[in-house]
Amino acid sequence: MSTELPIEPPIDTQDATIGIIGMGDMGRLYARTISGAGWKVTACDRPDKYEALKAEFQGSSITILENGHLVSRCSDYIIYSVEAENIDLVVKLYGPSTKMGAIVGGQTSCKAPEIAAFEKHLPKDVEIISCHSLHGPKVDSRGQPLVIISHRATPRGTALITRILSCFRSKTVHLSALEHDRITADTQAVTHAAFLSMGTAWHANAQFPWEVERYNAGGVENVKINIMMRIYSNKWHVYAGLAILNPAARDQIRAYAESVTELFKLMISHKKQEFTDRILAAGTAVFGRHRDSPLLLRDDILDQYSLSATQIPKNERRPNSHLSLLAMVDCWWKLGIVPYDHMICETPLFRLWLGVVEYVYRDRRLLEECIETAMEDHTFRMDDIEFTFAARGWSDAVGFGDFESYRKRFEKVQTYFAPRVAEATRLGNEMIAKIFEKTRDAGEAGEEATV
Ligand SMILES: NC(=O)C1=CN([C@@H]2O[C@H](COP(=O)(O)OP(=O)(O)OC[C@H]3O[C@@H](n4cnc5c(N)ncnc54)[C@H](OP(=O)(O)O)[C@@H]3O)[C@@H](O)[C@H]2O)C=CC1
Ligand SMILES: O=C(O)C(=O)Cc1ccc(O)cc1
Repeated sequence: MSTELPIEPPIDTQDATIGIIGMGDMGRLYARTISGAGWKVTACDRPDKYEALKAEFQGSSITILENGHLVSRCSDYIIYSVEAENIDLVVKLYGPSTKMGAIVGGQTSCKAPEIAAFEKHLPKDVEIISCHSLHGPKVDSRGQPLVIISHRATPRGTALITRILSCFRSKTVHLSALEHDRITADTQAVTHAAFLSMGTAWHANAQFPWEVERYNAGGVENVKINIMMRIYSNKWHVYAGLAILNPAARDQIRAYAESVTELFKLMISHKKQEFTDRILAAGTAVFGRHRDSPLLLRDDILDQYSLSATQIPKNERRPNSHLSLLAMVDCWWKLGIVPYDHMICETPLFRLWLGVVEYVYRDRRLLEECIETAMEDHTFRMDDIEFTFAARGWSDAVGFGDFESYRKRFEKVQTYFAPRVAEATRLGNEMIAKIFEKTRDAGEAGEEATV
């Protein structure tokens, strides 16, 4: 903690004003929820959006101001909710206008650059307490993790921010910026890399997977398709920022691409014993300790959320090699990661992803079916080769740190899937709401959650 902070910050906690800089999807969620809980809220976006925003929020209790200087001057807690790529520029611009003794935080998904910007540009009397809601703007925040990072803070400041953010009714997790970035590299960046690669591979093969008979296979396939669509319906900068700016993410995404490539090489060289030994060793390392705990997902619920026009009965479904999923466990094993330890920073997508991976690995018959298909059945080979190219391509895009080429890769696939996005989003929301309603019920009843 800095010695330059006042012992008692000059904030009347009953009367604090909360300022939001960046009124995009997350900024709006924060402004509406915090103001709905009775706090005074001021907000701005870029100056050229002032008139439109003012008209939109007229009659609400949120005061729209012209720019971040005006928000910073009058607010006791200022939250920067801008693109991660822009954080340094925006804090440099408005940080010096921060009200004396105020507290500043950010909502960006990777904390190293955000904290560096705060340390560099904020006056020394200002506290730094950041946050990160681990869900998208359209997900019910109740019960989802909300990380609070008291980086340069008094206990009183932390207590105030914890109180303000309690209106989200999320699960509060206190972490350092470093801990946050290491954990979310796994729960977010690598999870996204897997689904970005699926979308890229399906696009490369000119497929809408829900129209392809071999993907019309219920539970696990539904989750893969729905999450892929959900990611490609979002803004590219969210995924680019949290992957490119987080050094731990870059390393983990590279490890994932290596696992995909190595497993694929074993498949095409028919090294069945080596492949099987590797899959089983990885499975034991990752799931060994959790062998007897209840499964996170049950596919009878997931079967309902399909984009396909027809449903194939379970006993007629075609097995899949699930290379994306085998490589995930291989990568966790190689990196010494036990994903259950990262549930404190779970996102809805990570929980679903871990749920389907676990579902396959804890069913010996299903796992053997994957191994058998990977080795003997060539039906999925063209998908698996494209998936391998895609995983390496995404790893390169992140490793090179080039936002522009990331955007182009992302938008090419996004455009391809755009015609079905609205329907996929509706289905994905229903699926997530159903699953988390059950999770929340179980949590409130003090049980282990299973859906
Ligand atoms: N979307 C999600 O699921 C989640 C996102 N986050 C993080 O939250 C942050 C915001 O994300 P999200 O709301 O989705 O993104 P948006 O693109 O919807 O919002 C960012 C907003 O900040 C504005 N902005 C940029 N520069 C300035 C400036 N100088 N002054 C005022 N406003 C500015 C942007 O304007 P313009 O578009 O013109 O640049 C935009 O309206 C990101 O860092 C993201 O990583 C965290 C959790 C979940
Ligand atoms: O659940 C996910 O991984 C999402 O895609 C939504 C999301 C995106 C960025 C965040 O910082 C937090 C949540």
